[in-house]
Amino acid sequence: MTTEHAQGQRPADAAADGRAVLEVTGLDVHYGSRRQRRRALHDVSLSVAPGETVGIIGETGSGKSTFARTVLGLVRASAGRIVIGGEDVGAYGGRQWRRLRRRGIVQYVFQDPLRSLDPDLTVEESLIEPLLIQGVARQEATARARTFLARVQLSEELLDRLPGELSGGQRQRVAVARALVTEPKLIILDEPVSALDSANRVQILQILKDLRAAGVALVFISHDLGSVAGVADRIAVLYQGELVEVGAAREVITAPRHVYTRLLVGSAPTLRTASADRAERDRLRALLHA
Ligand SMILES: Nc1ncnc2c1ncn2[C@@H]1O[C@H](COP(=O)(O)OP(=O)(O)OP(=O)(O)O)[C@@H](O)[C@H]1O
Repeated sequence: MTTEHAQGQRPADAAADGRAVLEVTGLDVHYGSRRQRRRALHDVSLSVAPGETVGIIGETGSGKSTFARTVLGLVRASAGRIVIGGEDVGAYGGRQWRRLRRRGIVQYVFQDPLRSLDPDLTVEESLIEPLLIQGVARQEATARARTFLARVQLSEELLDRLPGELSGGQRQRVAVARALVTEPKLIILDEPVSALDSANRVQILQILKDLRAAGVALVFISHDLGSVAGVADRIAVLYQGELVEVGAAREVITAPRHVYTRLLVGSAPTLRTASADRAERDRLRALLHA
């Protein structure tokens, strides 16, 4: 692999002065044991400031979901440090993770909303559940559920429906509303628009932009640079489990430094940059695999 220097692998300024919502340092993750042991992430360092949207892009198998699942405590890291809202969660066990989740500081949205939503709970039940767990009174929780449903532009008529009775786009918006009700500091979104048609994709991306404006920090994971480009303040590029480039979104798109990023930019049809022609992409691929 060509090792052009990865920019921004050091925590950003917000992390340095202790304000980061998420600070990941030197993260290594392996799957399997002994001879089957395979590295999925290596020496990944990334920080997210309050209200910042960081896009993580990379092709299939690059480790994007592993990053999300490790930050959410669903996969254990073999090395590194993860600090969420000032708490070092690296050594947290199940009970501590449950307590952290209950406090609603970090929430998540997955590609398939059926994984984020309980199929047996109505939209209303799904939205008020995290609030009831936090001890919010039912009446207050119900009012907040309605407020957040409106924020994702859904009608109150849907409150009594089960996830299976909604369209894919409506379901994903409910998943986003559920992630929002506890007013978290950080939301991890793993391919939130990949399963949606273009109209729904545009709507969800607009909702994410509005969230950013409201001060929620977002980690927006996608294989599609075009989706991330319009929303992210910074973009981090994962290649074979390593962050090869991190920088301001505009810079990563207009002046990509790593050869893999150049290939991604050159292959993204929706970006308003001159896309590389086939010969150029072949040249970049050859360079990448040299
Ligand atoms: N539970 C698991 N057990 C063993 N290996 C796994 C497991 N989950 C992921 N991997 C491997 O780890 C690597 C990273 O996978 P990961 O799902 O994080 O990539 P990704 O970038 O999210 O890919 P995609 O875009 O296809 O979801 C891949 O080689 C994958 O095969």
